[in-house]
Amino acid sequence: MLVQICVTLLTTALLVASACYTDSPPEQRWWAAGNVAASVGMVMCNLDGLPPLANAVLGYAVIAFGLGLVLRGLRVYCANTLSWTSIAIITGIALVIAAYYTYVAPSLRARLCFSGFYFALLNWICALAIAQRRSWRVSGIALAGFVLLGGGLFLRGVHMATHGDPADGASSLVIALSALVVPLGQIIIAFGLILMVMWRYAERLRRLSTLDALTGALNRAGLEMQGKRTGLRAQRGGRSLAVIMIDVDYFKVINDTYGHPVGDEVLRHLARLVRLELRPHDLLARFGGEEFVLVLDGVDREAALKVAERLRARIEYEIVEFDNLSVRYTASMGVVCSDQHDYDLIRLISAGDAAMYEAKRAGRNRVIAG
Ligand SMILES: Nc1nc2c(ncn2[C@@H]2O[C@H](COP(=O)(O)OP(=O)(O)OP(=O)(O)O)[C@@H](O)[C@H]2O)c(=O)[nH]1
Repeated sequence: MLVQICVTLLTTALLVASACYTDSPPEQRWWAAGNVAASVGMVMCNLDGLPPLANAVLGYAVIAFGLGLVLRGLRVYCANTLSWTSIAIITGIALVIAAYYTYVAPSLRARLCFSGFYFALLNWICALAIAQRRSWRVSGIALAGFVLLGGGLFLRGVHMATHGDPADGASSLVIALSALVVPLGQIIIAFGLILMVMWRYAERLRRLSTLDALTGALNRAGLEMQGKRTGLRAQRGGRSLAVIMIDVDYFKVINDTYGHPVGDEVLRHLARLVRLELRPHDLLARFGGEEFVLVLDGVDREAALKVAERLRARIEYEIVEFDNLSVRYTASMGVVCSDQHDYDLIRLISAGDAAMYEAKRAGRNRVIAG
């Protein structure tokens, strides 16, 4: 039991320290708070000299409350929540049953048996909450930890149910196994939860560094990274690769006439429209101020020209509504394909740019093939 208390305090310290970062996500704080509560509860249950109310009743309720908070954190992580009523019910069940076996029908065996099964169940519910997300690579470790910890506690419950006297537990193989599995499960859970948060941070960083904040399209760094991959994939598969450069016409006039927020909305609108035309593996990047790049895998020159013409017509037809203003805009486009050039994305983009500027010179609101 001493080992388990030490491991609980250690994993709690780890989770609390990781949640101290000012911008830590709420789920991380729920996990830390839940572990603090569970640690306090565990110490209360095992501290000699405390009155039975704290030792045998409140201790269990505080552990259950802690597990409720951990479950809430997991639900928040999965873009869900767990109401305070549910947490109160989780806590209340532990409180009532522990009080029953302490005051109404006093039985240490029954109390330990209940706590083993009940806390096992709560840990398996936590595992289930993670499993619903189905991202095993990210949350598989924490899930395994909850299953393991639940298993260890369940074994403890089984032992108490089948062996009358808790005192002869030390000799039991079941108890020895659970003494190993429970702290191991706690350690795995702590590392698993921290790993889940790390993945989130990494994903957030990746998005920040590769996506344009205004339009959600790829930025230059994102285009460089993903464009290279798309080009290589097309080349290896023997498919043609098309690039469409899109530039809003007279964008400066839109900004000067309606203001920058309207200009921003035009850019967002254009990105939304283009995205509607994209297949999952196509790329859209914001190349400069009002210039976008579309990279299409497996699309030849004729098909790319058709896509560009369809887009141009749609842009010309659409109206951007913003702050009681209705704004129309057009775009010029340059289309190039690996059939005429090669698969080098930088060369394709500069050839597409040249074709796009030709479209500008030819009067704008048109598509020209390079
Ligand atoms: N609202 C807004 N404006 C931007 C943004 N980035 C660049 N711009 C503006 O876009 C304008 C681009 O102007 P120009 O390069 O002259 O292009 P244009 O007016 O579209 O002219 P043509 O391309 O020749 O039709 C500049 O006034 C920039 O300040 C942005 O993120 N938001």
